Amino acid sequence: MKNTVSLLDYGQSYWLDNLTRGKIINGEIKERVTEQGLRGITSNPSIFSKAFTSGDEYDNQIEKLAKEGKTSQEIYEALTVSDVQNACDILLPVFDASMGTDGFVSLEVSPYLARDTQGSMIEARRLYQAVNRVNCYIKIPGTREGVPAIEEMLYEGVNINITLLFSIENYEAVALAYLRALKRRLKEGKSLSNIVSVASFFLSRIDVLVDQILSHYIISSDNPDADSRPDLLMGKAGIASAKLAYKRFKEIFQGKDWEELVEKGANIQRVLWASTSTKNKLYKDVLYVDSLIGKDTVNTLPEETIEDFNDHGSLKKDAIEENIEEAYQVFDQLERMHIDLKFVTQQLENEGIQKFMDSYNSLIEGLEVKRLKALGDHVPTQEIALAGLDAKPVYASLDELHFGKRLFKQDPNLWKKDKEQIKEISERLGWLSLPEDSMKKLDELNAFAQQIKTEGFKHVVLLGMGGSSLCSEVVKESFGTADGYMELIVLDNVDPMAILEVEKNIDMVKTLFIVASKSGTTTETLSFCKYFFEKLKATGKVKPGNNFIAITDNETALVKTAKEYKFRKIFVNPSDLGGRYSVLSDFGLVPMALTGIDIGALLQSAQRMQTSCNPTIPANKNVGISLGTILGLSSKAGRDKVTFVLSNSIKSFGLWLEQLLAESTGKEGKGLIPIQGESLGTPEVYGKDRIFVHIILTSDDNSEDTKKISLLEKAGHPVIRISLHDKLDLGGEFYRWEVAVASAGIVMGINPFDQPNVEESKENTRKLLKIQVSKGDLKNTAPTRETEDIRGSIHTFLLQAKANDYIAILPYFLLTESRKELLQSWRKKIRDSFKVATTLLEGPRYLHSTGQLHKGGPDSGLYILFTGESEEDVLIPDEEYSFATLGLAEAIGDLKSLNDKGRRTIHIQLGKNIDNKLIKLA
Ligand SMILES: O=C(CO)[C@@H](O)[C@H](O)[C@H](O)[C@H](O)COP(=O)(O)O
Ligand SMILES: O=C[C@H](O)COP(=O)(O)O
Repeated sequence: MKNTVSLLDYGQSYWLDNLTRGKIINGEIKERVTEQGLRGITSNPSIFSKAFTSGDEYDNQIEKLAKEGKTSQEIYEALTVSDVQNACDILLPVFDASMGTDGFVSLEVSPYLARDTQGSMIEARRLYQAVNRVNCYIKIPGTREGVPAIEEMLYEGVNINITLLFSIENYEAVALAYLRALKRRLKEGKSLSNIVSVASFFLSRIDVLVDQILSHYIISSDNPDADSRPDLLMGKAGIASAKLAYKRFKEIFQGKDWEELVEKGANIQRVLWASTSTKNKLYKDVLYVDSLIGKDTVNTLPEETIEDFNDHGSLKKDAIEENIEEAYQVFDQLERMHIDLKFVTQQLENEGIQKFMDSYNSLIEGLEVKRLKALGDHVPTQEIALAGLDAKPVYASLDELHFGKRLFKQDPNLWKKDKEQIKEISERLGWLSLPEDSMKKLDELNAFAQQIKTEGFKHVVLLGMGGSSLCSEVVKESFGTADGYMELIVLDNVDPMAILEVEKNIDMVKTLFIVASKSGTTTETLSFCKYFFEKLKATGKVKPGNNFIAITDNETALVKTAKEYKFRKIFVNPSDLGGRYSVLSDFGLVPMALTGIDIGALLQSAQRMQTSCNPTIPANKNVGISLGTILGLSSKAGRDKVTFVLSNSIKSFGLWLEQLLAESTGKEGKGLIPIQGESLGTPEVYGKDRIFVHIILTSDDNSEDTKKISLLEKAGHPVIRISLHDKLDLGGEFYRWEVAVASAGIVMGINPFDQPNVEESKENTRKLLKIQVSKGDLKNTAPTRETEDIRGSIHTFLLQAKANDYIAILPYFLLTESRKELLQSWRKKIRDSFKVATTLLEGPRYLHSTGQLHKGGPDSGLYILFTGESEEDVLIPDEEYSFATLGLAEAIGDLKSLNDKGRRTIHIQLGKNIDNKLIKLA
């Protein structure tokens, strides 16, 4: 008869310390049960980590779950639950025959809950229900925080295997918790007979650590005391601990109190020996089997140890109770040598948790790779060429901080310590749950779009700035208008030409105006609103408010105006998110729905990305967190010019990215400087301050840029490559980049959710407008070059540029196609001759985008502000200034803010003939 079968005669059950699907499928488990006396199975994250990576038995289920949109963590749970269920079914006959004593399969709660009492309870209940088998044990670590959860679960009737016990004190604590649970049940008249538990004491690891400490003594001791010879103590601490724990077990589970409980049906909580494979090959391979045989115990063994024990193990009744004196001596001697077992076992507990966390991380990493592979074209890919940036330590720190988990739990304490800032951040994290929150509004938004369509509207004009308009800009440029839907026009420029251009292109009566402002106070937006409202009224339109809707936060001034003007609808947006993080809320979705975009598909893409950024995925494999880590790290290494190269049909996405990066990170003298729209050059034209981000839509022809990017990578620049297979995957990109920027924020040590320097320019503008109204001499309030030699003046200005600087071209006039072309070609010349990064963004749009970075970011910018005189001006109803004056006040206001900060600026007034001057310049 096999030794493992005979063990039962001595009161010990042998369990298998391994579980894989292969072993279930190929009949090995069944055979062990029927022929080798197997009476139970234990599993843990390390066991599953190995199981998932060896063989392909899990692949079909992984593919199916991935396609159902499950996260890697959900897939992990589904795989383990189904393995445990199947193993439970195989072991059920053992359970029945042993009257519920044996035949158990154990499944562990997440190692991340080892220090979380509430979390352990929630997960234990959930897993127990999910497995839904009488013979399943849920494993909870016997840590200080685990003990109350263990007691509560046992009281509730969940079978608990208490894991990670290393010390006699901790063993005693969990045994007493078991008794308390039984007594509570008894007091409440609940049954005791179905309550079962085992306490898992880990052995070989004790010897590994104690031996390591002892080995230092051997080297340093020159006067070995015969009584405490370190060499003689090696390999003894584990067994000694087991023997003394067993002695305590016998003391606890005896006597009147215990007998009374037994009478009422209580089962004994058996001690389970775990970590029983011998790690030191100089010791007996069955060290933790032979000497631990005893009544009411379990020994969970890996396959090799089982083979060894069946081959040459020895069977001795009550071996565990022998040599107790020696066990005490081992403890005494260790104490005399100042080896503090309390400290050692605490360290083992900590290491044990960490080991399971590491295994858990690596199994989630492995599953994530398989999940993405299964999804194929449905998920954009991301590759990062690091060019020497060492991200590993940062990933480790982020994981240690539980950054992902805390981010998704919307923990505002992650970025800053200051109370005020924490409070502000706590009101800015709502974007994390937008993919699912907004999905709930899908029907309402689509129904609204249908209604507008049916009423015969032809255009939608979005009036807004920055975060309230850039998403619409992306939508308009990338998607156009679906058949039968309204054409979208975005107005975010106060140049009278821009306003008149919009007016010229629409039939006012058949146009829906969206007034979009989170704060409800933005001057430009409210001025546009007043202007078009009055214009529509002037057409004689009855109920002009019927052509207006507002998107804003709760109870803003805009809500008041919208009610007063009798707008047809007010979309009240969640107020726990900042403007630049609002694209997946009404701000982005309402205009999208009105142009006929499948917002359901777009949100699904965002949900898929949310899954890929899921907090259980370790930082290095988490696409959002890793992207942000690299960007943050890159900026710290001096490569702060994040140079975007975008596929033609999604180019406008760069405008949105520009605001997100610049306004979120450009503060405290730091910042990611987004460079978008700059044509791609050869390696010679770039300094060492760049990181390139190539985002492509695979259906576009990207061959030229792809070649150039490869050359840049070879030249030593870090490169991030993202491939989208469908334009609707922009939904996911919005989300990926928001997570990335939140992550970059922590790496850079800044708060990515405020914009402390934006208000300065606004305040200056307000003051200037007052001056204009009272004195009418706005033009004379700023240092302005009115020169015929524009090129010369600017050249002299640019001679200040040094390596790592950037040149910002900031025109305060409508950028017509021809003006854009001229400025782009000039921009390229500057980049190539000065070898510095360049940006081009018109005012006042940039004030709501890169403006924060210019003032709050590093002092590496040279700012060229161009103003011009519009041929026509347009008055703002109820105001004493026009749109042209507003624009000029904004330009000069910002110039003043920049100058006050000592930034390098030049203001060129181009006068009336803007186009000719630009031709000369270019
Ligand atoms: O379930 C249990 C204990 O309840 C076991 O699977 C336990 O986790 C394992 O025995 C240990 O993790 C194995 O430890 P080691 O041999 O790697 O030191
Ligand atoms: O990015 C945000 C802009 O400054 C506009 O703000 P708002 O939505 O409050 O009008």
